[in-house]
Amino acid sequence: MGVALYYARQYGHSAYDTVPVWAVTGTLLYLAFYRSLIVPIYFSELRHIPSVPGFPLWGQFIPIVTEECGIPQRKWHRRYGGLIRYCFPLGTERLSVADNQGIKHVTSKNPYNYPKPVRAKLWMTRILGDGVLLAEGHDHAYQRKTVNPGFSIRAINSFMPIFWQKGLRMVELQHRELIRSNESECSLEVLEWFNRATLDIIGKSGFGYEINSLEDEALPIREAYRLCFNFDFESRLLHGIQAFYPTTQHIPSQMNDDINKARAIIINKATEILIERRRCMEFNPNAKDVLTLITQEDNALREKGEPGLSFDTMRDQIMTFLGAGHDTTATGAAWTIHLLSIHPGVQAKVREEVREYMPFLFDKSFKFDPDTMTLPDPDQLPYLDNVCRESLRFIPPIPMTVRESVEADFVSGYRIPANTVLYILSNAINRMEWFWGDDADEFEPDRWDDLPKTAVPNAFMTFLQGPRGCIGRKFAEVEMKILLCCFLSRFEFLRDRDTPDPEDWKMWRLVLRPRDGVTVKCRPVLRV
Ligand code: HEM
Repeated sequence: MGVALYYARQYGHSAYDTVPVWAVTGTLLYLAFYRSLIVPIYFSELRHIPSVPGFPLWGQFIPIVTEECGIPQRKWHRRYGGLIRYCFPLGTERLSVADNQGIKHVTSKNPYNYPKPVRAKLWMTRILGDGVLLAEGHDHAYQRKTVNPGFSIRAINSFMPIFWQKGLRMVELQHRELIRSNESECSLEVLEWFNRATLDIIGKSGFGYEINSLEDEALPIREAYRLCFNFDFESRLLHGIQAFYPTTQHIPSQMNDDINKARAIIINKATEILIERRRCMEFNPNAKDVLTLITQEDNALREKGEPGLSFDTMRDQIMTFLGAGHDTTATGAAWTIHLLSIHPGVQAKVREEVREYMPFLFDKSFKFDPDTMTLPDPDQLPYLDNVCRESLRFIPPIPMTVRESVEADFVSGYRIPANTVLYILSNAINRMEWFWGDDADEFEPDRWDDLPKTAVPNAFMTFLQGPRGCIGRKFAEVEMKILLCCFLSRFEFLRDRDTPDPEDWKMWRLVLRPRDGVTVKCRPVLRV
């Protein structure tokens, strides 16, 4: 109002001329005071939920955008309990759920009341396509049913030779790098290596397609995913803003250009893969890759009168599996190498277990032939299992997911209205003392031999739970173990202290990745 009067007086306008200024000023005042001060405190239906105190105009926005994804909420949950409310600017309320009852309700009992908010999906769709990850309701249930056979235990067992083949090829190439360096040890940035290996793995086992990114690090498809993870200041800021204002994806900027370029490359590759796979299926309808299994299931469902998946939906599934299926596992494997590099005792113990169960990996003359050999099941190694679970608990590659209620509901004993936005932060839940005990913040693989009774399935949110939980969980677990067996049998490693500590710069963009990767100093393991 003051601004409007000042404007009128200063420029000699009548009160009528100042109407637009009044309107703007009034709206700003409404937003600033009514929405951020009055509503959350006096009128919001969420006001009874334990709330994090903060300055009303911008709430807890600063710690959320400046700290690692999930860390502020981890602290707030410890202080205020299992269901908390906090605010983004202008009184925009958010909930975070970290108690067993609340998580179970949102993820398993009433999951279809909690779809991903449209705003959150807009960014993801550009890179991951509109596949099973982003479908909702009936569409999701149908797609999930169709996709399921591609991830059965039987299917995963049949992919194991591919996991081994790519894992062994990766360490062979890394070893060559070490020899080229002419030193007794060399620095390896493992995140990029794992990304190349997992991209090749999903290409071959997912679609029967050789991507070959281990052989050629500069492939456009790998470059496309690199472009999505640009962490300069402008990209981070714009990425944050896009979560609230998706239309900013049209602003001319480096980040938007990068994402558009990446999207074009990924769509073209997915289309190429689908066309080629369909052509191959005519000659070999019983191939065992995920895409063939999905197509078989889709055909069977069509015969029962179901509508079936269109070409575009199938192409989008490929985009989903390419994206969701390689970066996640690569990031998990890289964080595990980091944790082993700073816990040399754990590293030595797990390597000895690999040596005991798989001595041929330490044999100089060993040559892998995927057509004639079956290699042991990595699930038979209990300590490796503990290490992987603990690493995935300690640093979950996907640190959070977001949901929005469709209808009013009750969560953890509180009524929440429709359109309430809730977060499920694995990076907070996985470290809650009420689940894991007092040493929740320690990396301790042995805990998995003797879990407290409170460590219920919902205490481990790395793969989410319920019908929207990760369909590729078993695939990822086996793949990650095999990649680690290959790496452990070839190299001993310590953190390269000349490079930034990966834990100091964890950046979030779908996955929680170390900004500068994970670099370790490697020495070859003695092979006889
Ligand atoms: C360590 C590796 C992985 C982690 C930590 C992980 C984690 C997750 C999480 C947390 C979700 C739920 C996302 C949400 O709803 O917001 C999810 C969903 C999904 N994941 Fe994974 N994932 C991993 C590997 C994989 C792999 C290897 C594949 C495929 C080959 C895959 C395919 C999917 C798909 C298709 C969904 C959507 C499921 C649905 O909504 O029905 N993931 N994953």
